[in-house]
Amino acid sequence: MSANSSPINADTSNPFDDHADVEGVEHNDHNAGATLYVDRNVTLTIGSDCLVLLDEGLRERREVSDCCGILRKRRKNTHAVPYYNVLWAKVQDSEITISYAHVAGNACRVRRIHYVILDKTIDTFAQRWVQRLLDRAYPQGCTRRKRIKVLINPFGGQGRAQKIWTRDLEPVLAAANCDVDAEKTGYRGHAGEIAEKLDVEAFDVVGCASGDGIPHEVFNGLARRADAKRALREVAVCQFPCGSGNGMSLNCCGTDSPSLAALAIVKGINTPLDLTAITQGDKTYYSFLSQSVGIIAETDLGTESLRWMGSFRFTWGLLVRLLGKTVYPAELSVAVETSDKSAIREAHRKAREQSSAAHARGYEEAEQSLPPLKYGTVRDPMPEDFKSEDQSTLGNFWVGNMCWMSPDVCFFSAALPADGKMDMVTIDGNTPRLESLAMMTAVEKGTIMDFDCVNYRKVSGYRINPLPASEASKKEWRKKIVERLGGAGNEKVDGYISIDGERVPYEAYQAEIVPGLATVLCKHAGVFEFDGPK
Ligand SMILES: Nc1ncnc2c1ncn2[C@@H]1O[C@H](COP(=O)(O)OP(=O)(O)OP(=O)(O)O)[C@@H](O)[C@H]1O
Repeated sequence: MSANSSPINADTSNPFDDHADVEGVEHNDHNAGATLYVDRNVTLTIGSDCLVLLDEGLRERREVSDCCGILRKRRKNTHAVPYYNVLWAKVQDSEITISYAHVAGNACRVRRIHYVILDKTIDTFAQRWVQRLLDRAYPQGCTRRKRIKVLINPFGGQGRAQKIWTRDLEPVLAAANCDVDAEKTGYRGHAGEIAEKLDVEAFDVVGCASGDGIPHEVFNGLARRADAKRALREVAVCQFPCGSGNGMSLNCCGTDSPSLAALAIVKGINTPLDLTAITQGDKTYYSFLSQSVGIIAETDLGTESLRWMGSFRFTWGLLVRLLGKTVYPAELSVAVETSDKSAIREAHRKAREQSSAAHARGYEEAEQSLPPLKYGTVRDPMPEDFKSEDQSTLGNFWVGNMCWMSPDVCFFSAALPADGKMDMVTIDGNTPRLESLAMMTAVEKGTIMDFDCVNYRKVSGYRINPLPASEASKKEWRKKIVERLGGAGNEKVDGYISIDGERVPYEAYQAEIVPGLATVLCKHAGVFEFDGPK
């Protein structure tokens, strides 16, 4: 599909799929009522997979623009618009206007087709034709004219979120006739408060013009409500990518281009999403993206002094720690569902095959509050299902609910929106350096699972108790070098834990999956925008 700007592959079962096949006109000319005769020289046809405009004037207008007539050649008098790109259509006072997204490279811009219908007697037919076009542009499961509460983080994307909203996002939503109520977040935690008080009857979607921090707050704000279960089910959360990672948009929309993401959101299909409930001390958080302890968290949150490197600071920070064979020992207990990589690959393949099946779900009025946690909290005795493991040389501990963590990191290749499981990756800190380097390149392609040293499992819950860094490292000199080169600031810290990119205290926590608790808008119902493990 042309709208897909990333290396992510599209599903051929997509009802919008564009083959930009003008041949379809021939076929559909026989299809009664598919063609609207605007005037003697202009027709609009609902083709097999795209809207086709045939206008003799197009040829003339295009020929005039040729280079002084020297390079004159026969120009097309047709123009095909994939249904996925059709944003809106209306007939008013015998004038027809169709708005669509014109995709060029890694962005799209709104364009309009506008004609006066000469024959005034076909008004009723024209109205029906427009409805028919809209049915193709918004197939079953895709809500038209979404009512969207937009939250703009003015500091998101290094302060560019407001500009991105005005230039790239708002025009697409306006052209699609969405009902938008935009608000800037005023302080840390504000997005969560807005979600907590949101009138869930008034909105279909909360759209976050931000990085992944605002969606995290919104899920948690919705989860704090008395009617949390209902709110999380009825209101879809999405991201208009304005940050640096933009994991949510990459996974659900298949792009981190703001305008293409806006198009994907306009056309997005409500899809249930598993959330991970995390208890730490007396707090409960809900995680939608990932949890990391040790190397990834430290590289993300503990490399402040390398900010001048831009996004390269993550690569550099990781490299230094991998070469230093840094270990992050922890006490880990896990409820493993599957540890067989072949079975994980096969289950993922099957889930993708069935992805086009309806993902709508019923909502029972009585279900208002969140379900009790199956495994209790971190303060309870260890659940029976949790089996403890020796992780004294743990190098990488990363658990994810989505495939992409950032544009060049596809870590959890077998993640599915609602399989009721988390994807847990553990890698020993003593992995040979060359293998670690090879893994760094594999991360981009989503093939890290193929390494024998990568323990990739589907789990339903775990408890992790990170051990203090001083106890962890016997080789103090090596640790000091890694800290200096790796960008550690002057602040004395025990270690880092990251939940969806947000720092939480470096102490034990317990996590369990809550199946299908939240709702997101996906380009393809039931799957993320990654083909899955080979
Ligand atoms: N007005 C504000 N002032 C200060 N902090 C804010 C404000 N609005 C939101 N925040 C906080 O900014 C944090 C980061 O937000 P977000 O992830 O959206 O942006 P980002 O840092 O640009 O993204 P990325 O991490 O992908 O670069 C969130 O934790 C949020 O609470």
